[in-house]
This record gives sequence, C-alpha cells and structure tokens, in this order.
Amino acid sequence: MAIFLAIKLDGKKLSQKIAGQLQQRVTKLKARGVSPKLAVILIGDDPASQIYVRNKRRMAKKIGIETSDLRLPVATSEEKLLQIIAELNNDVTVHGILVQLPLPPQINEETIIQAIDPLKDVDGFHPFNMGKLFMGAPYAIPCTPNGIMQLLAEYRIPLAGKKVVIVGRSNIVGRPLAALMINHNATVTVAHSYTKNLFELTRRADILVAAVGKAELFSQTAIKSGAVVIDVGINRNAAGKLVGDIDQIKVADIASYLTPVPGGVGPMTIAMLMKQTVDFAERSVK
Ligand SMILES: NC(=O)C1=CN([C@@H]2O[C@H](COP(=O)(O)OP(=O)(O)OC[C@H]3O[C@@H](n4cnc5c(N)ncnc54)[C@H](OP(=O)(O)O)[C@@H]3O)[C@@H](O)[C@H]2O)C=CC1
Ligand SMILES: Nc1nc(=O)c2c([nH]1)NC[C@@H]1CN(c3ccc(C(=O)N[C@@H](CCC(=O)O)C(=O)O)cc3)C=[N+]21
Repeated sequence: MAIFLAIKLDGKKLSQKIAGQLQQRVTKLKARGVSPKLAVILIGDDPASQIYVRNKRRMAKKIGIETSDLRLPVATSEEKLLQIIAELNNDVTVHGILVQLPLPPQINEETIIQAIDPLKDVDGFHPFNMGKLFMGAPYAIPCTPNGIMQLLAEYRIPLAGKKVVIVGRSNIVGRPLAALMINHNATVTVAHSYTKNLFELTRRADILVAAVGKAELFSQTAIKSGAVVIDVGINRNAAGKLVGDIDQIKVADIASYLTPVPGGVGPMTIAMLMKQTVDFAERSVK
C-alpha cells in the first residue's frame, strides 16, 4: 500500500501572503481618504472567541485596518445589542460588522444576524448573503469556508468531480462550505450527529473536512489513503493542548495533504475576514 507523508497546507504562510496584498490595497484606499474599519462585538468570554478576537486585532494592525472591539457583559440584553448594531449600520466610517458567536441564551442569534446590514456583514451569515451563496452568486462569503477554498486553490487541489465529505452542518462552517464546494463542481455529502456509519462514509472521501469540535475524532481508519484532509476543529485535549478534530500524527502517514492545527484553517479565517473588510471598503468608494 502506498504510504503518503502528507504535504502541509500552510494556512499561516498563505495568510501572511494575503496580508501583504491587503496592505497595498489599504494604502491605496487611505490615499483616497478611506480608512477600512471593522467593528467587532464580543459578549461574554467564550474561549474560542477570545483567541479569535486577539488574532484578529493583530492581523488588522499589521494590514492597517482600523478595528473597534466592543466587549459587552454576558448579561447584555437583546435590545441593547440591537441598538448598538443599528448605530454601526448607520456609521459611514464602519465597513464591516462582526458579532462573535455563540451568543448568551437571552439573545436570539437569528434576530441579531438579520439586524446587521447585509452590505456590512463580513461573516456572510445574513440570510441575504447565505441565499446569494446558495444560489451560486455570492456577495459576502463566510470566512472559514472561504479560507478553506483559498487554501485548496493555492495548492492547486482540483475540486471538480471530487467526492467531498464535510462533517458538521453549522451555519458558520459546514453549510456554507457545502454551497461553495457545489459551486466549484464537487460532489458533496454533509454528515452530522445523526449520520450512521460515519467512518465508512468519510473513508470514501477524496477530500474530507472535519468541523465537529471533538478532539482527534478522526484517525487512520476514517481516512482513504491519499485523501486531502482539512481539520477545522479547535479543541483542547486532556493535556490542555490545542488540537483539531483529526489525529494529526496518524493521519499524516496516509493523507496526501493535511491542514495543521494550529496554523491551518484558523489563520485563513482571519485573513478572509480582513479581505472581506477591504472588499467592502473598496465597494464603498466605487
Ligand atoms: N479554525 C477556524 O477558523 C474555526 C474553527 N471552528 C471550530 O470548528 C469546530 C466546529 O465548529 P462549529 O461548526 O461552530 O460547531 P457546532 O457545534 O456549531 O457544529 C458541530 C457540528 O458537528 C456535528 N457533530 C457533533 N458530534 C458529532 C459526531 N460525533 N459525529 C458527527 N457529527 C457530529 C454536529 O451535528 P448536529 O448538527 O447534528 O448537532 C454539528 O453539525 C469547533 O471545534 C470550533 O471551535 C469554528 C469556526 C472557525
Ligand atoms: N461571528 C463569528 N464568526 C466566526 O468566524 C467565529 C465566531 N463568530 N466565533 C468563534 C469561531 C471560532 N473562530 C476562530 C477563528 C480563528 C481561529 C484562529 O486564529 N486559530 C489559530 C489560533 C491558534 C492560537 O492562537 O492558539 C490557528 O488555528 O492557528 C480560531 C477560531 C471563528 N469563529
């Protein structure tokens, strides 16, 4: 049997290359009097969101994107949040608005997402943007799925006619990624917690995307020899170490390509968030 030593899909490196390109676009925008600005709202203290906010601030600073981080107490009311979003929608100096998910239970996620101006919706979660994406004519693309597509394109990994299995059907990752993969002519299967014989299914995938949130759920027996494996999961293992949904060491022996954790999908998510903000700022002057 062929032994593959997987090629690393280096999201950290590609995100830095993209940051360099964005820096130049931001310089041009600033020369025209427009300073791209992203507003981030974080309610409470979800650990994955904390990492995200920190890394975002760092990359925005490097590129020259202004950020305003609003940290609100976990008891914030839905009315208060809606009022803040309305102000940001009306603020012409703000090009992108992102509300960190998950939200505390007193706030309805759907209500909040629908309150964001779709033209400032950098996450691409508004039904207008999700609808456009599923119809094959996206306006804003959710950042994590977009980052995955950019990484596959950078390494010239073909998608047309490939069997893609996505495990996870969240609005953040699985569903929009399924739409993008369909748009790129892949044959897509989406698995979730009700899926039967999960590993039998994933073993047939040419490209496997794991977006579950269960530390090292997928090992060798779940993967076809030579498959491309994308690890979206961000988890802490028993020893407190940051690990993905893939058993990286074992799967590296049989996959052809593999995204590391950290340094794979995570940095690409941030790069795509920055790109979306710059895209919106450019559209505001055209
Ligand atoms: N690197 C990055 O940029 C990002 C990383 N993440 C990480 O990715 C992971 C997933 O995030 P997110 O999509 O928001 O998570 P959610 O919890 O919203 O979704 C998890 C999905 O996995 C499914 N699932 C749960 N258990 C199983 C199982 N045993 N077998 C098969 N499917 C299962 C769920 O099924 P069901 O729908 O039936 O409940 C659900 O569809 C997390 O670790 C998160 O931290 C998230 C966003 C960005
Ligand atoms: N409205 C909204 N949009 C999101 O896109 C969103 C969200 N809410 N809530 C939380 C999840 C999670 N998420 C991550 C993004 C980047 C890293 C990231 O930078 N990861 C690095 C970090 C490593 C580290 O610093 O330890 C890496 O994987 O290399 C992690 C997690 C976006 N999410």
